[in-house]
Amino acid sequence: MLHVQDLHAYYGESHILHGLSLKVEEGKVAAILGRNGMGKTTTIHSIMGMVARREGVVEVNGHNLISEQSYNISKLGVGLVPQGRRIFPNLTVKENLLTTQTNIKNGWTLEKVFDLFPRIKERQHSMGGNLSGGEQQMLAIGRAILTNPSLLLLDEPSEGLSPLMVGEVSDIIKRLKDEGITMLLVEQNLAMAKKIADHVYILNKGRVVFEGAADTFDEEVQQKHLALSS
Ligand SMILES: Nc1ncnc2c1ncn2[C@@H]1O[C@H](COP(=O)(O)OP(=O)(O)OP(=O)(O)O)[C@@H](O)[C@H]1O
Repeated sequence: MLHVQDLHAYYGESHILHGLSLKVEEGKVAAILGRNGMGKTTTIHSIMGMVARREGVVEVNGHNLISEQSYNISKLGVGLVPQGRRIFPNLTVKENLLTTQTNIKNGWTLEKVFDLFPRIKERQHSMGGNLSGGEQQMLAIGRAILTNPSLLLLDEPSEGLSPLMVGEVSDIIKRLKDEGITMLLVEQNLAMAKKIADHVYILNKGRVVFEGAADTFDEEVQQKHLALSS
């Protein structure tokens, strides 16, 4: 479904991703883990066409998107829940959602998003900026799924949330999986990633240094690749 092969990405002269390869099977969830600054967000942004200089293969549903603009990538079925949510603070919740709603037959609708997030329905007339962090995360996810993605990229959805809200967001991601949405998730919350993901990738300085089924991601792997001193 998603097939990334030998991906390189650059910011100006800085070479950030060094031949990264990963894949996510249809209907599965893969997680990208790694310490700060290792290239997780750059990977997501490269898939989404948001990094100006990128090389390699980014194939989604058989289309190579490496040279596509991000609005086309979105049209081809890739949705993004960005780091920091990026809610419009001065639009209402409903207006935030309407910025991305598309009219696809049998696709996601406002009503369906409200069914998934009753809390967002209750707050539909509130300003986006007045929502709690957890509500903003739900809104960001709702806004992304209204583009009817077959692949959803989520960049640290648990960031800054209480343990209770992390649990709620995890449940939502599981429900989206049940709806058949394939997902690539960047996470710092290892417990959450392990619970949700089928497959795990660990990045170090723009390279994949570990990949395996989520149940092979154990204490030893964690110590080896994610401990601060490594
Ligand atoms: N717009 C940019 N211009 C120049 N360098 C950048 C830019 N964005 C990120 N970088 C650099 O690229 C490297 C990878 O950053 P990236 O944000 O992809 O890491 P990350 O693993 O997502 O980190 P974090 O967990 O802190 O979000 C870092 O060295 C960072 O400083």
